[in-house]
Amino acid sequence: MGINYSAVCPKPELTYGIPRHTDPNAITVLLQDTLVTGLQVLKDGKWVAIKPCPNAFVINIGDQLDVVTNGEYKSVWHRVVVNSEKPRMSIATFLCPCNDSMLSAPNELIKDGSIPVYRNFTYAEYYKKFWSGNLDEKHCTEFFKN
Ligand SMILES: O=C(O)CCC(=O)C(=O)O
Ligand SMILES: [Fe+2]
Repeated sequence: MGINYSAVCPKPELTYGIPRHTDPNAITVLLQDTLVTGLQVLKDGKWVAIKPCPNAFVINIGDQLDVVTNGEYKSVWHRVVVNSEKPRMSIATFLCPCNDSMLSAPNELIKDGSIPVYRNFTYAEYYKKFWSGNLDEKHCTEFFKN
């Protein structure tokens, strides 16, 4: 679980609460601050603000759901922007595979005659790669494609 806090920032255009990323885990359950919009997702090349919805969770598809669905469910780029008037808090719960789980798509999702989109790997290997470098331009799943 992670608790994210973005302080008030007088120059919000200069920084982010959380820079763009995809979640390395399988599924993220997010409890948003109901008073401040901050989460944005990249859709068709544009950043779209996700308005907080009271009494609801935001469910985010992470990289491992992308992998085990053979790329049918895409993990989404998202980021958190800061606000010049109000601080913002969110609580994220991450559903993660065990470190030594082997990630692969089931045969039923591999089209006849084609190879899986991703090679097999352990979550430990993926997680190490995720934190190993500057992944804000390239999607981490790209490194695991067949
Ligand atoms: O604060 C949010 O709405 C998103 C947090 C987030 O992306 C994360 O914790 O991975
Ligand atoms: Fe995230």
